[in-house]
Parts: sequence; structure tokens; C-alpha cells
Amino acid sequence: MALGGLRVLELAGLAPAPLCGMILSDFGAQVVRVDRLSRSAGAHQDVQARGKRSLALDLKRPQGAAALRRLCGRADVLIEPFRHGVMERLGLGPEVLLQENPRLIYARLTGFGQTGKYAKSAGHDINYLALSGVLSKLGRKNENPYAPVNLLADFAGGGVICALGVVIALFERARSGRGQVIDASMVEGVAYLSSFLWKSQKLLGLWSETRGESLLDSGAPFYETYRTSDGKFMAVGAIEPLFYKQFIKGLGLNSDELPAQMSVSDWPEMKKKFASIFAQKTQAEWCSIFDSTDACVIPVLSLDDAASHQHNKERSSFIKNDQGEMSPRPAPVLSRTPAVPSRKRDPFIGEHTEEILLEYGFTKQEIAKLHSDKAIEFKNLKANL
Ligand SMILES: C[C@H](CCC[C@@H](C)[C@H]1CC[C@H]2[C@@H]3[C@H](O)C[C@@H]4C[C@H](O)CC[C@]4(C)[C@H]3C[C@H](O)[C@]12C)C(=O)SCCNC(=O)CCNC(=O)[C@H](O)C(C)(C)COP(=O)(O)OP(=O)(O)OC[C@H]1O[C@@H](n2cnc3c(N)ncnc32)[C@H](O)[C@@H]1OP(=O)(O)O
Repeated sequence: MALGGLRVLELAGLAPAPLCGMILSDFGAQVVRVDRLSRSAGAHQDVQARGKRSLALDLKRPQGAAALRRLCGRADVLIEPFRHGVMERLGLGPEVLLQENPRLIYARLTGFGQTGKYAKSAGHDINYLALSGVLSKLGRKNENPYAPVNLLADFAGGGVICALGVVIALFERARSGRGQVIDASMVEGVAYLSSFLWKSQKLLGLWSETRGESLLDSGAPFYETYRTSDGKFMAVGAIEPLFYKQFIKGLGLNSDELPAQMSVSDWPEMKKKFASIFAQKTQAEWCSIFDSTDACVIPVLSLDDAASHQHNKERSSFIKNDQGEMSPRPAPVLSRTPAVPSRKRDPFIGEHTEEILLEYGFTKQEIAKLHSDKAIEFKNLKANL
């Protein structure tokens, strides 16, 4: 696989860093999740552990912190998900670790970044989205801004952008032989993803000042979801005139009898009209009308229905592990060296402590000493972070 042989240490954290580690693992990296010992507080389950192994290490004990320093000496990448200052307090800041291993890529995945007014503040996806400016654009007219699950800041602007940063730094390291520090702020990650929004605001005049009145933010009747007679929904994205024409035809309407597509003042009325038509047929009936057209109308599927939809099945877009759990397969698909995601169950905390330490050059005696010092754990408990 593309990242075969790459050694990654992922310090256990909430949602974004586990995704970053999982992406690297899916594409072949050997990812070790460094867990807190199972007796420690603040436990919650890691559901993005595909292909990872678990090493339970108490970083608050000097012997545990020293062990991580040694591990970093042989690793390619460290993913660190704590707010600024935590690693420095543990004596594990980038100056220390990069001095010991100048090839190390030290990825710091935080909400607010390593500097600035909020660098040491707690926060979650919705807060980062707010500070990026993007949240102000999300939501319907006359309603409060709305954060769509924690997909945008945590996963897109956080986990994915951080993984991209790691891959860029690895590419550069192949030339320079040197590692570096990645300051991956989710505020900036999600702001970066919104570059189109920034540019199109001025250059294309796409956005009204008010949320929910524009082409792509639920203002337009041809870029909207509509409820069907069986309580399901259809998603319409018929932007270009050619596709809009097919959409109107599928609804059984005549474009000559309708206002122009881009007549913004008519949009609210058009929406009502389309809504009343969609409400007359089931989702399946609308699919049979639109499926073989370019009207850009697709059923809104539940996760289960998405996994069993013909198109997704034809592409094997969702996979099953050996416990029978479904999940999305890694994307994108590389032609020669595609990801080969693990089918094994997620690791228990400390399940691989000994084998990992041996692999990284610790002797059996050193491991026994770490254990008697209570700096590591071997127990096979349910995977908690
Ligand atoms: C919206 C999302 C978050 C979604 C997460 C939810 C899915 C889960 C959150 C709560 C879970 C529930 C809860 O746990 C209760 C139940 C538990 C049960 O087991 C399961 C059901 C639960 C209901 C459970 C269900 C779900 O799992 C939850 C609902 C996000 O936005 S995620 C993005 C968050 N932001 C970031 O990641 C940015 C960077 N990080 C931070 O800003 C902070 O880490 C953060 C997130 C604000 C947390 O702050 P905190 O004070 O807790 O941590 P830090 O300041 O970073 O310091 C970490 C300290 O821990 C020490 N430490 C770390 N590793 C070790 C180790 N191996 N050994 C020893 N000690 C360790 C470290 O030294 C720090 O200690 P100090 O503070 O003393 O320096």
C-alpha cells in the first residue's frame, strides 16, 4: 500500500485525530494508538480505530513520558490532539522530540491552533466552525445558524486536512531528510475549505448577505430537498439550464408556464409549487422518474439505505468487517496501490503494548520494569480513550 512501512504514533483523542490516524492506517501506515491506562478518567469509545494497534501508556509518569520519547525516536509521524501546552508540560514538546529525531513529523491537531487568543481554550466542532466564519452561512432563512453534525470542522477541516499535512510533509522529507511541525487548526482547516465561498461572494455574486436566500444555501427551489408522500426526501441540484429543463419535465411541468429559473423574487413561490408536486409520489416513484435522466435528482438515503443502494453496491463503497459492522471504504481509490482496510475488530486498550514496545526496541526487562512502575498496561479491556 502507498504508506506501507510508515510508523505513526497517534495519541488518543476525540474525533478528529482518530480519523487522521485511520486514514493513514487505511493507506498502509502502521498506526499505534497511544491510550491512557484504562483506569484513568474521561473514557469514551474510539470508533475510528480501523487497522490500529493499542499501546497503553501513562504519560503523566516520567517513565511513561520517557517511553514515548523513545518511541518517537523511531517513528515517522506523531499525531498530537491536545490543546496547546499539554505536550510541553509533559516534556514532550516539538523542540525536544525533533531534536532527538530530526526526521519526525510532529502533527498538532487542535481547534484553535498553537498561538492566538484561544490557543489554550477548550472547544468543539461547532465553536471552530463559528470562528471560521463558515457557520454564519449554514442554515435556513430566518433560522439560527446550524452546524451539520461535526463533519465540517472536526473531520474535514481537522482530520482530513491534518492527514493531508502529514502526506505533504512526508513528500518534502523525502527531499530534505527533515521532519517538521504541523500546526493544524480546525478553524483554519475549515476556513480553507471555504475558499470558494470567500471568492464567489465577491467575484460571482453568489451569496446574499442573509443566510438561506442564495443559490446553494437552500434559497433556490432547484437546489433543495423535498418531502415525498412516504415521508422520505429527494435532493434536487438542477443548477444548469439544461439540467433544470429535465427537472421541470420530470415534475410534469411546462417551463413556458413558469417564471424564469433565475427569477429570485419567484423562488419562494416556486418552492411551494415543487413541494406540493413532490408530496404526491413516493421516493421510489420519483426515483423511477429521475434515475435515468440528467435532472440531478437523487433520493436522500439513510445510512443503511446508502450501503444497500445499487450504485454504491456496484462500487463496493461500503465494506463489512469480520464483526459484520458496515463502514465506508477508504477514499479515494488508487489504481495501483489502493487502500486495503483492515477487516479486524478494533483493538482493546493495551492489547498490543508488549509487541509494540518490542518492535520499537525495548527489551523484555525494560517492559517488565515499565509495568511494575505502572507506566504501561497490558489488559484487554473494551477500547476506551
Ligand atoms: C463534537 C466533537 C466531540 C465529540 C466527542 C463525543 C463523541 C464524546 C465526547 C464525550 C463522550 C461521552 C463521555 O465521555 C461520557 C460517556 C463515556 C462512555 O464511555 C461512553 C458514552 C459517553 C456518553 C461518551 C460518548 C461519546 O464518546 C462522547 C459524547 C468534537 O468537537 S471533538 C474535537 C475536540 N477538540 C479537539 O480535539 C481540539 C484539541 N483538543 C482540545 O482542545 C482538548 O483536548 C479538548 C478536546 C478541549 C479536551 O480538553 P481536556 O482538558 O480534556 O484535554 P487537554 O487539555 O487536551 O489535555 C489532555 C490531558 O490528558 C492527559 N493525557 C493525555 N493522554 C494521556 C496519557 N496517555 N496518559 C496520561 N495522561 C494523558 C494530558 O497530559 C492532559 O493532562 P493535563 O490537562 O493535566 O495537562
